[in-house]
Amino acid sequence: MTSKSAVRATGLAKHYGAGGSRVTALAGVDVAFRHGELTAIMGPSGSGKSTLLHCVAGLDEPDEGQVWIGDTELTGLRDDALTRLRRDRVGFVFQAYNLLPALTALENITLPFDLAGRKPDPDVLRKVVEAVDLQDRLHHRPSQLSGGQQQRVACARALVTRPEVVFADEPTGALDSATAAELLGFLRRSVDELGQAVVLVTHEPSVAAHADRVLFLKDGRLVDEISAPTSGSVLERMKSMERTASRC
Ligand SMILES: Nc1ncnc2c1ncn2[C@@H]1O[C@H](COP(=O)(O)OP(=O)(O)OP(=O)(O)O)[C@@H](O)[C@H]1O
Repeated sequence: MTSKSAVRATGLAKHYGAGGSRVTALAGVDVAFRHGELTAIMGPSGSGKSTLLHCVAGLDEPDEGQVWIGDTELTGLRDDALTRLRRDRVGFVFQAYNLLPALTALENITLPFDLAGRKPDPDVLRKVVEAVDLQDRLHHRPSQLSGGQQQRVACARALVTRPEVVFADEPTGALDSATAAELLGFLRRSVDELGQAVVLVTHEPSVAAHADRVLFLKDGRLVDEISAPTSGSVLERMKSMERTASRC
């Protein structure tokens, strides 16, 4: 593992609405995600997990604070530069696989290159396709694939550009536990073997247990962190957060 940050953010704050209906989604978050590290973000519903992910990924703009992807500061980038940065240097995997139904698996995987008017490196493409075990499904359309296979296509698409970081929002939410474990094993290998930075949001202790560290958000703040988590240690920490909340 190296200590270079793939992504760094300081003082992130984000509010929604105004007046009496104003909601603070992030209340001053400092965070860094490193290459060769899988980070899980957990916290109660409404604690700001998705907002944090969207702000550090350049999908949403914080009201305050700064974000860097590698050496590039996101805040203040013009729209076209931000679009290019998201396409070339960030990978996304969402719970809904977000594949284009009219394209084959292979066309979905290589979409970021087509959008950029470039060709994928055939070696990288082959390795990614093999790693997600999709060799014999490449010419199928999403409707002809199982949920797990569709999510593997989404992962391959996120990784094929060799992005600085892959962000995954509840990537296993729609998968059964065996398929989820396979997908997590794949993300884990991309971290260990390719030095990929992966950041995933999850509610599941068993998913967070695949991470190198787990960050806990509450009321828009980072309140706790565990290294080398297990399902048991994550569950215990979640329970103790609930106990603290019920005493307040
Ligand atoms: N577009 C929006 N407009 C208004 N309020 C929003 C919007 N997006 C999020 N919020 C509010 O901001 C807070 C944080 O939401 P966020 O989705 O980041 O939480 P979360 O931890 O990801 O929740 P969950 O686990 O339920 O997905 C919540 O109170 C939510 O209602």
